Amino acid sequence: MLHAPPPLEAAGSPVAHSRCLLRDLGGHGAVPADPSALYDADAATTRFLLERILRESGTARRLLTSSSSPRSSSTDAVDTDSKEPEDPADFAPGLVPVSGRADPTSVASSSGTPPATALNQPLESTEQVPASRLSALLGPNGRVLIVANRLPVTAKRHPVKKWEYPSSSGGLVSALQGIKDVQMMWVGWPGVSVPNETDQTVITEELFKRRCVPVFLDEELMDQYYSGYCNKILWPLFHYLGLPQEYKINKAKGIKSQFEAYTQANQMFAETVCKIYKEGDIIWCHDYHLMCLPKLLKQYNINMKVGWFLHTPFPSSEMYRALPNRAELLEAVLKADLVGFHAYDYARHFVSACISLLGLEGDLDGIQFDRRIVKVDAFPIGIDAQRFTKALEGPKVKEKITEFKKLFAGRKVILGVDRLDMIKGFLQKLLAFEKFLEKNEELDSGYKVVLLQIAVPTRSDVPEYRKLASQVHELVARVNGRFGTLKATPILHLDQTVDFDSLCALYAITDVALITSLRDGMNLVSYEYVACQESNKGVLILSEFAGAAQSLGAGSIIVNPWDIAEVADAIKRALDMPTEDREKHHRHNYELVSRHTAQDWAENYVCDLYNATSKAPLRAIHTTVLPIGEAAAQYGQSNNRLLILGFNATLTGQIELFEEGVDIEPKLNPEFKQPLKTLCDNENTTVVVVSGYGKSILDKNFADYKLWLVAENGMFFRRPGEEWITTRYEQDEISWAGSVKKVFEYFTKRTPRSNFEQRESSLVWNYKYADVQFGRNQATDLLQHLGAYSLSNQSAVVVQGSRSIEIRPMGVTKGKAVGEIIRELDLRNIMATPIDYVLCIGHFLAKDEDIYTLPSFDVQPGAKRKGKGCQAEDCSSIKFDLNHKNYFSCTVGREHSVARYNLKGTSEVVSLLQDLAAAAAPGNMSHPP
Ligand SMILES: O=P(O)(O)OC[C@H]1O[C@H](O[C@H]2O[C@H](CO)[C@@H](O)[C@H](O)[C@H]2O)[C@H](O)[C@@H](O)[C@@H]1O
Ligand SMILES: O=c1ccn([C@@H]2O[C@H](COP(=O)(O)OP(=O)(O)O)[C@@H](O)[C@H]2O)c(=O)[nH]1
Repeated sequence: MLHAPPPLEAAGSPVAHSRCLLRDLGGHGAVPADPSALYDADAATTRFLLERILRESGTARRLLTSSSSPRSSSTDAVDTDSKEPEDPADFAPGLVPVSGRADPTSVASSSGTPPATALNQPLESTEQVPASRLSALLGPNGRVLIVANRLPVTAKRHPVKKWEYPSSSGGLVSALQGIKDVQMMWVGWPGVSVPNETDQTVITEELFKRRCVPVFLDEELMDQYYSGYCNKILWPLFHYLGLPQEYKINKAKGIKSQFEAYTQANQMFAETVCKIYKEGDIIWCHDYHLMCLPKLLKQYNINMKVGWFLHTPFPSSEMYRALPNRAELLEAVLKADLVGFHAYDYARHFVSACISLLGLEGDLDGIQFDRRIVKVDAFPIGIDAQRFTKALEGPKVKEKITEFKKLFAGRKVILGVDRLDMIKGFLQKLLAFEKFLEKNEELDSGYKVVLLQIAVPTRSDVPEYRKLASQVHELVARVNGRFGTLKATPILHLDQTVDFDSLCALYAITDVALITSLRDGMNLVSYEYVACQESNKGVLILSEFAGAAQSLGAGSIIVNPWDIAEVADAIKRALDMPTEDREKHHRHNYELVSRHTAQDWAENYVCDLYNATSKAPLRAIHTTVLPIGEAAAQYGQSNNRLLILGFNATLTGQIELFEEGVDIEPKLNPEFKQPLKTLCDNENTTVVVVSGYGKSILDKNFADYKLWLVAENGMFFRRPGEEWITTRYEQDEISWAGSVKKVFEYFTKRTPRSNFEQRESSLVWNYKYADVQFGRNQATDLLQHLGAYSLSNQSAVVVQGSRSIEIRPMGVTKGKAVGEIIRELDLRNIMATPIDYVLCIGHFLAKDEDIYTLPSFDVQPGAKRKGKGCQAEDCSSIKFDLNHKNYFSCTVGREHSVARYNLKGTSEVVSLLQDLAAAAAPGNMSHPP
């Protein structure tokens, strides 16, 4: 049996590494008699981390009571590895604190856990890993706790040693092992059920040396949680294969009981994390197995920095909504500080599921949930390409290359490397290859072309996987029987893992890699193949449904795996591709694969997570009711005021009912007329009305007022009594408008009481009068339609309101428009005396909430400061004299906002404006204009 990732117990293992540390420190003599002295000296919580894990899991009593020789501590102790040291001082090597860098002589860290480099760097390497952004951010003691269902090593029964610890398979493990220069600790399932407590103890101890902490789940729980809910429900659903028919499931193991097992398993993961958690740790939860984990961890400690990353696709919300526990899982994930995906499509689907199924507000900037803005983003994974390129230079791989070249001499080799999973499109691949052979019989294909398929065994406890295996075997036999010759068979199919050296050699010598995933979160095999093809320049055939197609598409032959004839033709094209084209394709892919590494991926993710949490207080939404009296009193006392007022749902009258054909144009609520007039006529007050509506609607409503107007969310503005001008210097390309309009028309027709509005620079589909649930469902569909049309156009953005979808030019926001107006005020000398009062109030969408923070309102009293977002030379004289007493940011009718204050609705705004007007009335003014 073979496996791919580097052997963890080889020279570079923590065990060997630590031995070297001891040697470099002067051998065993330099090690304190009490190995615990080597533990973390600073943090009591981790000082006896292993002991604590064992003690609290109730499995290690015997081990812990025998301090002198852990290995002999139990009579039925498991023989884990005959190479292991007998000396108790050597028992601790995995716990020896070493720095997060690759310097094997360094012992600086006090975290009590070995660094990732011990795992990832071969011991012989003396190369210094430069300090990464990550290590700089986390500091010497900062740790990342990786929580994933699968650990990077699997505990496996062994006939002699009883237990061995081979590397685990799969992209998640490969990718995370590519991360360097950060102290990582893994929490996960050890790959096997271990009912015996003594075995659990030994395994815990052994895994701990490899910086892994096991979560022991018994067989029944694994069956229901992993084989059941994870792999029979979530996995197929997330890969667009739908949910299984309930009648096929044994009632006791139905979706309900599987979900209970799922939550129970998540709870056990959470408990284990909490045992090893220490303040400052970053907790990175991985994948669909652990969707409840962010919530459980935050319940334990709200200050934990928790991220969640999904390695699979997140399906369209239409698919996802079939899941009985859909809302519960989304809400649990949203407790994380950062939610990450491999691709924007997946992130977008997630956001629209939150909007349509939970009724939340949000877009790709974040989702408003639980009085916070949860960040959602795409972080496409990469690989550690150097690990492959270096391996190719080593003697072992070179030897294998020679061996394989001999074996396949005279034949073109097409390579497939996949877990034997239905998402990988095995049957489609075999059918396409069969079709290729049919069409190209002149090749005497059985001899000249071979499909070498490594089918890595996976999830064989799930019946669907066993069924797939037999279907695959049947098809392989058919093709081989049909096209085989006495000299050779066209398909070489191995139900095995391959060791890392063999895998590299195969990647290097084969002519074509054939990846036919029906859906795949990313697909790292395609990256690894490219990394190994520097000299061969083999061709990559890649399914358009693999996340990797978005990055490697330009250098690959992209296929729809369901189109068997297309894939067959692609095989022929790949085999016949001229050298020049192969080189061009390869160059593109190689640059991407070597530049965009797993390290980058992890750094980007963890840095964003760190930032999301450190900025959390700023992002958190804590509005309080606007103190109208105070706002009015301050107004009365100030000399140069700026009032920024939203229009819709702030100054408008309430439109209660929508009837088809009835004019629903918004109108200024008559109660505002008087106070607004007074405020606008006050020469020490500048009033700006900001709206998403078009210019003509604003003109109609505000013709009688001396105020500034902003239309179409900042695309245009108008000085009092002057002409409209655009805030954009160049005419924006709105070529997307036509296709968006068609989609909007289509949905307007099919959604009773919805309407759409085409403005000069934007389009809005509004469903606030439609049936709530139906409207949301339609909105989800509409977003998908838009994805197929205009969203790929980089110059447009989708802005989702609670009951609307708007497409506007990129970079247009209300905040930016107000920035422009402030620049104008300055140019017109309206700010000769500093602005000493600002009220910014409106029912603004999250996208436009930049209006509350523009420009630098954090200036101290009396400070003179340039406005943000202005050209320095233009704005040199802009002055504000603002502080928290004279700056009022206020949302209207929204629960969540970054504004400081809130008012419930229009009638409160009427009172406010009346009070302001009265406060500035001649008799009431402390500073006459
Ligand atoms: O742990 P298993 O159940 O044996 O499955 C192995 C892994 O399969 C999935 O991998 C995904 O992650 C890759 C890296 O991000 C990605 O390239 C690939 O497209 C995905 O399928 C699964 O998501 C992991 O949790 C499993 O460990
Ligand atoms: O015998 C093997 C063959 C491959 N791989 C690795 O498994 C990973 C597969 O990741 P991918 O993203 O392609 O798909 P996943 O299996 O995670 O769905 C790659 O890193 C391969 O190097 C493995 O561990 N053992």
